[in-house]
Amino acid sequence: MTRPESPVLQAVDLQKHFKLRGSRSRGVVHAVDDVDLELHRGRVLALVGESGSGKSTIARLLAQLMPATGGRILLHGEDATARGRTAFRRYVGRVQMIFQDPFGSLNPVHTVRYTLTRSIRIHRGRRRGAVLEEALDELLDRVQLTPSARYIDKFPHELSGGQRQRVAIARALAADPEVLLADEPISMLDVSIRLGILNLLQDLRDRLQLAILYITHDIASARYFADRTMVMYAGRIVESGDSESVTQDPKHPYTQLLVRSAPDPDDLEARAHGARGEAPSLVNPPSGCRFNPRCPFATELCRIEVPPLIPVGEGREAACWGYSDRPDRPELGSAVEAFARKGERE
Ligand SMILES: Nc1ncnc2c1ncn2[C@@H]1O[C@H](COP(=O)(O)OP(=O)(O)OP(=O)(O)O)[C@@H](O)[C@H]1O
Repeated sequence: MTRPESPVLQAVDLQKHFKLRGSRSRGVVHAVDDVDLELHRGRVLALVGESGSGKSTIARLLAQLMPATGGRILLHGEDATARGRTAFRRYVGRVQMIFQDPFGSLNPVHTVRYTLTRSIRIHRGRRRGAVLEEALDELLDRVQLTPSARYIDKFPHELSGGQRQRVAIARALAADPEVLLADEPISMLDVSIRLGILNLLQDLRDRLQLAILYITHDIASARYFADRTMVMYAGRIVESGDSESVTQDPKHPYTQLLVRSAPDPDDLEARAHGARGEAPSLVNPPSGCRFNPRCPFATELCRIEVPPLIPVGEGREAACWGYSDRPDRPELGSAVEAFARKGERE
């Protein structure tokens, strides 16, 4: 067996608690708790979950746009916490982020040439003349905006949403990064052009061997695009595994609800909110498994103790007591499996 390559970027026990503003109490929002994840060269990891589950917070922590409350971020196995501007700039050269709204993330008063030149100069040093033109040409070519002359002097408002997102990706590539953190990169785009952007990211994964974190509401797109998928619920990872297995044979009751409530490929919001009931408060999250108030199988143990991630197949884990072999476990696993099979038949 070949040894799996060591991760490029890794989060260990990551935690983010936001202090509640204006409250005199010591209330905090438990946005992210105990998250471990690994990003590998030439691989896409999808992070899936409904709105407010903490996905963007993880991306922002990994981009070091804000400090974590706990845990560590490792780049090639070494602590990557950037202390000071120089270290942060070096880190950003390795780890780049793409945002949901390409219109908001591109400055409307600057042309594509200005935006890309700035990024090239920040990350690669001063370039001018023919060398700069060649670099600009190459970046636009990588994101399939060709011929480059057609796009280089345009302002963001003169481009379509998809073209703007391609420029945002080109700006990230100007740093020659190893990691791309893509926070819902297609959710604001017209349905007809979403696939084109995912195909482009796939091409960059393969050609440049980028490690990509793909954040999405849309579990179906995770199956199409990501090698592995992690499902997040209320600040915790509840399931992970290869994308095909997680989406076709979900183990955690939350993933099962997410998959079953995704009938309409165009309606991402309906999918995101499809699971029955309300997402819990993250100020006072439910004790035990955070999904227990919505879970049809919850037992006393689920209400008391947080389930660990339990192996549920090759390279797969689910944080559900139903799969534990504790002597006091509720006989949940088989019920959960039966529920998944019932879902398939419906
Ligand atoms: N700066 C902040 N201050 C206080 N609470 C915050 C802050 N940023 C995020 N939160 C809270 O943390 C939780 C997780 O938010 P986050 O944006 O990471 O979720 P998400 O899964 O990315 O949702 P969406 O898909 O809607 O972006 C939410 O309850 C949110 O209200």
